[in-house]
Amino acid sequence: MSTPEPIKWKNGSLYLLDQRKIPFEISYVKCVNYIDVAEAIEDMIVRGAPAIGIAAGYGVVLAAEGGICGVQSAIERLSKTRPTAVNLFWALKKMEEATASFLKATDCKYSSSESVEAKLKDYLLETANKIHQEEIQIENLIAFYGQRLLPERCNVLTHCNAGSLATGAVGTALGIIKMGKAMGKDVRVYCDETRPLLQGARLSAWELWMEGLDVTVICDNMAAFLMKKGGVDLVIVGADRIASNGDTANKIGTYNLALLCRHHGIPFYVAAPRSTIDMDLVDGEAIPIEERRPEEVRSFGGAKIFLDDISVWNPAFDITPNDMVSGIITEVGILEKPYKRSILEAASKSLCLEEIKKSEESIGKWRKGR
Ligand SMILES: CSC[C@@H](O)[C@@H](O)C(=O)COP(=O)(O)O
Repeated sequence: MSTPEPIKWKNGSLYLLDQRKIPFEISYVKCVNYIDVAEAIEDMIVRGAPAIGIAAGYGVVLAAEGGICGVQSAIERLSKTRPTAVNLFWALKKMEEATASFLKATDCKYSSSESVEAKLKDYLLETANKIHQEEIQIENLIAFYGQRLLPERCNVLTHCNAGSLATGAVGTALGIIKMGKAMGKDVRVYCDETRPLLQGARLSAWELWMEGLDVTVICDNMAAFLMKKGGVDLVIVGADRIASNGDTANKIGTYNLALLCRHHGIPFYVAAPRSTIDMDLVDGEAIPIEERRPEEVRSFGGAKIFLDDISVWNPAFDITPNDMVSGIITEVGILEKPYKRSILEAASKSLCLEEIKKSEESIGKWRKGR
């Protein structure tokens, strides 16, 4: 069985897999305008750094019917949905640049004729499709390079969901694990349940189970004991934003795992595309951390667990300092310390055609084996 696609563009509308309902219901929400897309991002119908960026790109396409003003309003609204994942802003910048180059090429800045709007929509759709398609290639490469760090026989712990559901492709952290299995490695995966929204238990465990991996769910507070008992060889997580020095924002609880890894001498890896790296930030201190509604902590799987009168703190992400990260797996290879230098070098590298071919062959194997 394979994981359903989280993002589909069909007949001029965007369909988003409703990730709030997984694993008990597989249904899609139809978005016909950018406001629908913005609300879907805020409500976590679509989530995960790359997927948010891809969905936002299509959101801008939906706004093209309103001409340049429509596009501008969409970019403004979509950029206010979730603050931490930089892929959102990266994708919106691509859409803004595409709009500018369309205007330059057609020289029709102030025109609002229907035919211009239709052409703009086609042009923006091409850009959004390209963002989506490139993500597939990039993640195949991340999965491929990640094999160097994945032993033939290992127990991996992961947090939140950095899989197909979060990216629209094979996944970053989970892509490495899936490709490892396809290559015949004996991989066992532990998924932290990932409170408060349980992306690990609901999404990662389901995704890996659907794809035939040996997966076990643990509560977030069990990781230390599991490590103590020798049950974890390495940790691999995704990222929502990486500062130019390698400090990494990811789902709340990731920093706990990094601390536990340091104590137990376990490698802690981050897997992410370069679009997750924010070259404008010197360090993680400047990464904006989203704070979400208290109700998410007050309930568990929809059932209330404590009184409304008791206050709640609900940061959605935390920051792991760069010195705790054993390596950053990207589409241009594994970045090592000092990250300031390796990140800067990675920024100007091109994708290696030979490796693209090899990674696609391995992913093909994985697909056949499912
Ligand atoms: C490849 S996805 C990487 C991250 O986006 C993922 O680990 C994560 O933290 C997602 O958080 P979410 O709040 O579910 O959007």
